[in-house]
Amino acid sequence: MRIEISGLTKTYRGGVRALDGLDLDVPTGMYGLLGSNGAGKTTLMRILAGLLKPTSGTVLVGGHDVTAPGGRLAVQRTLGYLPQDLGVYPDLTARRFLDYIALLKGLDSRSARRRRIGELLETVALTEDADRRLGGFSGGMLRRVGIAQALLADPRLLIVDEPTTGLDPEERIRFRTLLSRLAGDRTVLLSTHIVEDVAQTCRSIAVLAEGRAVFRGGVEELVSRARGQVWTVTTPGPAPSAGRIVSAVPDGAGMRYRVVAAVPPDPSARPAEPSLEDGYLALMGAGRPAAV
Ligand SMILES: Nc1ncnc2c1ncn2[C@@H]1O[C@H](COP(=O)(O)OP(=O)(O)OP(=O)(O)O)[C@@H](O)[C@H]1O
Repeated sequence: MRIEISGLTKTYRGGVRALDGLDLDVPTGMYGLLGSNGAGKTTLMRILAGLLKPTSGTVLVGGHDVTAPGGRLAVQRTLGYLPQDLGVYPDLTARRFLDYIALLKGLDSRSARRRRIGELLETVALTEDADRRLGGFSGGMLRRVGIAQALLADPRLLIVDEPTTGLDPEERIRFRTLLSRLAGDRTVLLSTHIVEDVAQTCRSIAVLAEGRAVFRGGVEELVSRARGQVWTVTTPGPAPSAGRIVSAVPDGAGMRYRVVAAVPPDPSARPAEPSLEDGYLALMGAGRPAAV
């Protein structure tokens, strides 16, 4: 399911312009939306989910205009949304919670609900914990319950906002593998500020900054932005002062720094292979990147 966004602007009461003429085309499959805090990602997700009205611009999801009442209903029927802060009832079990949400979504048949919830618990690997209270669930398990509720109506479009924040490494990997699997036959829009999650799951991405797209394209294309600009410097002395330090690891009597800089940050600097994080830093480090 394709998403076509053009000239999208959202100005909140009080004057904050969270989206500033955003143009974006999202194809089927897994698509990453990267951006620092406050870039406008959540605002975009909420507009796509029909929860927030844009100030201007158009948003078509599968050809339906989410800003028109009829279009919004059509999109909401084909969309699953996992917000950053999904509230759950701690006293309900996972199964009861999903049953409650399914009822709210209009799945009236008890047997159909039971079957669907059983399938989803299997999908998110929570069958064994289905009858435990949510209050005792870990962050990763709650996120998986969140995905299960978003999938209840078998949506063609799944929107997930910062889903791995606060998860331990094992849960993060498990969660993003689940998302990749779900993207096999639907569009999954993954919004995050964790570059590694995008690097491991998406082929296409957009980078938002101050409400505008400053990059749209393939992951490899963003990686290549940093080619020739990534260096390692091993020194017992002070840290290199030029460029942006990506990491600092103790090495022998000194430190080994990884630096993104347009020119060698030190005479001893050695070139290194760029990663997506380097590409992101090279993009964001180039002053105020221009909208694309
Ligand atoms: N309800 C609101 N009223 C006023 N300003 C808001 C509101 N919601 C968000 N903003 C502002 O809009 C801008 C974009 O916020 P948004 O939450 O969309 O960014 P984000 O990229 O999702 O950031 P984060 O990663 O921190 O969630 C920020 O400056 C934020 O403070």
